[in-house]
Amino acid sequence: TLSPYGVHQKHGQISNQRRQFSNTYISVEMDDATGVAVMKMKRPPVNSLNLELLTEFAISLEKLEIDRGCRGVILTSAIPKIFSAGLDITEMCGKNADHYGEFWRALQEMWLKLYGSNMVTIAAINGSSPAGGCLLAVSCDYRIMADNKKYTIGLNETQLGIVAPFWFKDIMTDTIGHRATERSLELGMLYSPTDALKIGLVDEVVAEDKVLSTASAVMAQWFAVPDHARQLTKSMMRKPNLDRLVTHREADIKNFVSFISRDSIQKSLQIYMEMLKKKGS
Ligand SMILES: CCCCC/C=C\C/C=C\CCC/C=C/C(=O)SCCNC(=O)CCNC(=O)[C@H](O)C(C)(C)COP(=O)(O)OP(=O)(O)OC[C@H]1O[C@@H](n2cnc3c(N)ncnc32)[C@H](O)[C@@H]1OP(=O)(O)O
Repeated sequence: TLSPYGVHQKHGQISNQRRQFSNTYISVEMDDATGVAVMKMKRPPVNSLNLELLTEFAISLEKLEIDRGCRGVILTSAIPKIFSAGLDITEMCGKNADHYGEFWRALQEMWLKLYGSNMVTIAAINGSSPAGGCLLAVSCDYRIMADNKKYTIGLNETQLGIVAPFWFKDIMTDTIGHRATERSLELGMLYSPTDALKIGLVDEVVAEDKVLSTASAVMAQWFAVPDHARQLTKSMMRKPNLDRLVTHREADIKNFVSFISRDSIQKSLQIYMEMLKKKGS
């Protein structure tokens, strides 16, 4: 079927208790018995967040939000070793201002839905999670990361010659505190799971094959609290950050477009992409 946004969706029933819907880059399995949906990103090779993935992400969350049977979402990746490589750099390179604006609006839209969700959101971080990948994780209520020292998480934007916007910075500050955020963002630091746990960037580090089962167990604990009380509390905690972006949304888009269109920034991104490609070959 075609959603109002023009995104193709496939629907399926696995059993009486499980429903599945799938787009090109997002698949969702909803368990009606538990009220938990598992939402997986599936955009090989590295789940980089392009315009289409961000749009599908927002639509999938919106569907779950209005589904009375769904109380919680576990966000994870279908790609081994990678949670998400963050924003798709090719969306920010060599395109025109209209495209940059559309892309940034889609990112804002996805974030407002994820960070502002009434559902319990748990990030099951089963691989590396730099920059925009870290934003996804930090926007959830709880983070569980796989214990593998090859995986990293953090807001490394400055390493690419770009800057984490204020709303990335705000939720990082709320998670790990001002001093740690200042150092972490200025240096563009990426943390191993153990170090991320030490600074409170993730809440738990567990064996790789226990990430999803731990997420389900944590979800059950959060479900033990009455939904209305938890939701009002979440909204009270998160409303200032949400309002700040909503109020400055157009200015934020303008700022992004003018920043990313600079020749010097385009050059930095190109060099970074070339470095990534060389590393891979
Ligand atoms: C006062 C002024 C204020 C101004 C502020 C205003 C606005 C703010 C402006 C900008 C804000 C932008 C915010 C940006 C957020 C981001 O998320 S940027 C993306 C950052 N991401 C990264 O740095 C991650 C880069 N990737 C990696 O480190 C690795 O790929 C990996 C994820 C660790 C996986 O490693 P590995 O498994 O070894 O895979 P490869 O490195 O070989 O990669 C496979 C292919 O994928 C391509 N690729 C990787 N990441 C990306 C990406 N993010 N986008 C696009 N493509 C990516 C990589 O090039 C390989 O391609 P080929 O197979 O070689 O073709």
